[in-house]
Amino acid sequence: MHADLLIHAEWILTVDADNRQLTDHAVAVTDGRIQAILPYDDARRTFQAAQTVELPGHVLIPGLVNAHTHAAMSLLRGLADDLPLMTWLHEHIWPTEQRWVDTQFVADGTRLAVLEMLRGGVTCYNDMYFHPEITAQVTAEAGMRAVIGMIVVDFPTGYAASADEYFAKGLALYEHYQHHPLIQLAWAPHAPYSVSDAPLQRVAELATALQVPIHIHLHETADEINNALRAHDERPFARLDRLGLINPLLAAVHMTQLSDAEIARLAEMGAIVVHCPESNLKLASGFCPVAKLFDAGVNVALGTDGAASNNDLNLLGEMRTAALLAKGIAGSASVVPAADALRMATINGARALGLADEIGSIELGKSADLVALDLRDPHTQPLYHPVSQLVYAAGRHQVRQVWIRGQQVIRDGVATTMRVPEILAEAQVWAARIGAASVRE
Ligand SMILES: CSC[C@H]1O[C@@H](n2cnc3c(O)ncnc32)[C@H](O)[C@@H]1O
Ligand SMILES: [Zn+2]
Repeated sequence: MHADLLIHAEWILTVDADNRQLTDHAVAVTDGRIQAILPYDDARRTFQAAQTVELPGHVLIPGLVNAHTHAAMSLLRGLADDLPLMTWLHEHIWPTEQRWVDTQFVADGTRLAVLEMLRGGVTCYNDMYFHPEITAQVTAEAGMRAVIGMIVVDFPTGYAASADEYFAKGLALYEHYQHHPLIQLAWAPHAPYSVSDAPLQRVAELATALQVPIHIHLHETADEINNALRAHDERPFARLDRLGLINPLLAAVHMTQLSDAEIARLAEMGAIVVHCPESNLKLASGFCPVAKLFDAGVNVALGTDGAASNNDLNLLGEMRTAALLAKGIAGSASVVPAADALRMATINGARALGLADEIGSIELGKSADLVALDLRDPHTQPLYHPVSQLVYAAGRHQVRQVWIRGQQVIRDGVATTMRVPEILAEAQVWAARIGAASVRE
């Protein structure tokens, strides 16, 4: 039989329903899809492959899914550190965005972020940012997969002047990418405190009509809840429930403040939580009760948030932080074991984005979004359990090969679809501009 590509890895972590771990197996890929997963000896007998990649000492995993980010904010990495959320947003990030964010900023920032994510084994990301048409274009050009947010906020920005314009631009983008193999769309109202009832209700209706996810910051800090209680005597979660947003399409980001009743309601309605542990730690936002959510049967995915609050887009690191933090919060070393952290960063993210039939695990018929890490480095030796090394010890430099839809986007650690020197030079130009202006002010 013919295969376009045969990948022979020492270990394969399938992240299928049984978390199967395979040794000395191969994955056959044709037309960008996984055609077979079989012992290598059988694969050699069965397939005539146009290309065979031998990966001794490597583990092959599904591409990582970054379920919450603001890609273009990579250009603001390190601009304002060590501040709580509202000071960080109101006094630093929003004024900077108001002054500098245009289509060129989004193009250059997104390229930098896409490059960083690909090199770290992230093959799909869920974005929320201004000028999403540029984010989509840059991502597709790099051969990366993304779910692009159709953003909605109450205030006018350089992207749109009114609620109607946010919706009109979002819908036009949805139409444009409706049949694209790499780009999907989601509604992305920023947060309950920045979007009023009428547009939130419209988001709920349009999400159901189009069957696209809803991506929103929710219950990020205790202040968010207290301010809402003071102003409207209603918790933001209850408000979203009243407006029809708590449903299986919802990917609620952060969720550090949750009552037992809210956890039960999330589970009942099949809504999804996106946990961003490093951003929550850095902004001292609070702690998402991940173990309780899992116990209740809620799907929890993993995101980095933007590089201005993390400060990297490293999902390998995020898996480790999520596993460690959950143990600390629950007071139990057995919660969120390594295999569950890997599920959060792959199949749970795919579910959050409505893409679980397409990506998130290495299974027959799924898209060949695959990542190979070389575990022969000293700090991942000796090796008892590949998943343990992957989650608790591996670093991004060990990501050596990355395929998306069967296209190799990282070969031997080097990006094949992006111009690295130009991307780095553009980032430096932006830093010089933004930095010089902030020194003058
Ligand atoms: C409407 S575009 C996205 C908007 O979100 C801002 N943002 C980035 N990180 C966070 C966060 O952790 N909580 C709330 N808002 C955040 C970003 O700066 C953009 O303005
Ligand atoms: Zn965010």
